[in-house]
Amino acid sequence: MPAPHWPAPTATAPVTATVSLPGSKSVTNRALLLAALADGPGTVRRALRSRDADLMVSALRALGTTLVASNETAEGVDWHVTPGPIRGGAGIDAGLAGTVMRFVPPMAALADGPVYFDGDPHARKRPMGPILDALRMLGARVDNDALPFTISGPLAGGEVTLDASGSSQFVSGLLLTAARFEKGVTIRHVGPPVPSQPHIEMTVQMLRAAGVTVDDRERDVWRVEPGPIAARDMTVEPDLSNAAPFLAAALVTGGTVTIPAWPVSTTQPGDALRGLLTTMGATVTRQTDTDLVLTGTGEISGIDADLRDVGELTPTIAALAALATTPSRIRGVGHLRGHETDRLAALATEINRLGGDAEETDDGLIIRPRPLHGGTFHSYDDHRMATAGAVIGLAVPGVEVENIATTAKTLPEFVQMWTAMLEAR
Ligand SMILES: O=C(O)C1=C[C@@H](OP(=O)(O)O)[C@@H](O)[C@H](O)C1
Ligand SMILES: C=C(OP(=O)(O)O)C(=O)O
Repeated sequence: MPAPHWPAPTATAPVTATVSLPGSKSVTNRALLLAALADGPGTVRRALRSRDADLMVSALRALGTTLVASNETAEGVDWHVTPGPIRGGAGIDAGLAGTVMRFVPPMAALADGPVYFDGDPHARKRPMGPILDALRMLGARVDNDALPFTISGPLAGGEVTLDASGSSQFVSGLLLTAARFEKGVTIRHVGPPVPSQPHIEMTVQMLRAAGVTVDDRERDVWRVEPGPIAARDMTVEPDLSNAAPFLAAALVTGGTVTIPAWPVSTTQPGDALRGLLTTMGATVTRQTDTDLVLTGTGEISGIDADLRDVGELTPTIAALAALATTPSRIRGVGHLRGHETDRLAALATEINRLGGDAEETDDGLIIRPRPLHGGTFHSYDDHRMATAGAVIGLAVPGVEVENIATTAKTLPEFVQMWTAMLEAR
């Protein structure tokens, strides 16, 4: 039986809360994979514990890596990672995790036998063609163009051209393992712009921190030299994309939300929230070196923004736009149709179901002010749709979010954290 819908709480007063966020999904899953490929045992501290992170842990174990947890708290876990020879014969469940379905196959192509990948029903629809073709060009055998597929080596590496306009993860996935390819890799992107550039910078920075030589001087070309990936002891930053709904709550209710340990410098796209939410009417300050404090007035301005680089912030920005007093236009995010669901269709449908005025464009959304009413907000197994429903529910009585449990993809404690935020004074 499906779980009952979650009655999204309506805020009865401005929120005043400090919200500590667990580790970044993107940093956690890169760090775990790099630790599994490293030249000795390493530690990933304050790693996220969530469905996507657990799927990465299981995938790496299936390929022969030893991962032992310690210090588990609400804010994360320390993983002690001991690499092993990469073992074939495994079956890997990617769930709905882009970071598992795009980052693990290049490592699997180095295994001593074939590796089978599958995932959730919708995962079979997420774009995989460009990275699987690239792996074929580099020497691997792959028997399908999407999940499910079996991949086997040997994979020597070399030069490859691909169209990564559908997902930056095609580039990141190849880059993360490339130092272990005999010839390294040169990747050349040809096509419309690659989205989510900060996520590629995150990959490059983390590789360099592990001693890998990466040349990214030429636009849309990346070269990774073959060589060891150094074992490290590193700490994962808080997930700034998951800060989005909580910061949005300050804007919607005219309250103040503080996020501790906001990095002073970061490649996480969530850092763009500072500018985006300021445009929508917030005041953002840093109280100490690390605390980010966002205050709203309760009145939200519409926004005209190209979110290509920070696409995963779109559901929160769209939810705010649906509550704004002036129209919004979100551009540059056609690739969101290949995310956990077609996010442009899902956002337009769900905002309109509550009486709103949202229109899909080729590469984004137009959202005009119109009073909303209660109703069901469907999540389409998409964690960020579910939290977008929660944001709208703060201002609109009677919003019920279907499958709030899907927030476990990156933030299993979402409901408790949301409730605590609303109860804090
Ligand atoms: O590399 C990563 O960790 C991610 C890259 C982005 O993917 P796309 O480039 O497919 O949008 C982002 O949306 C996703 O949530 C995480
Ligand atoms: C697009 C997202 O996830 P994934 O890593 O599965 O692509 C997301 O978290 O917004």
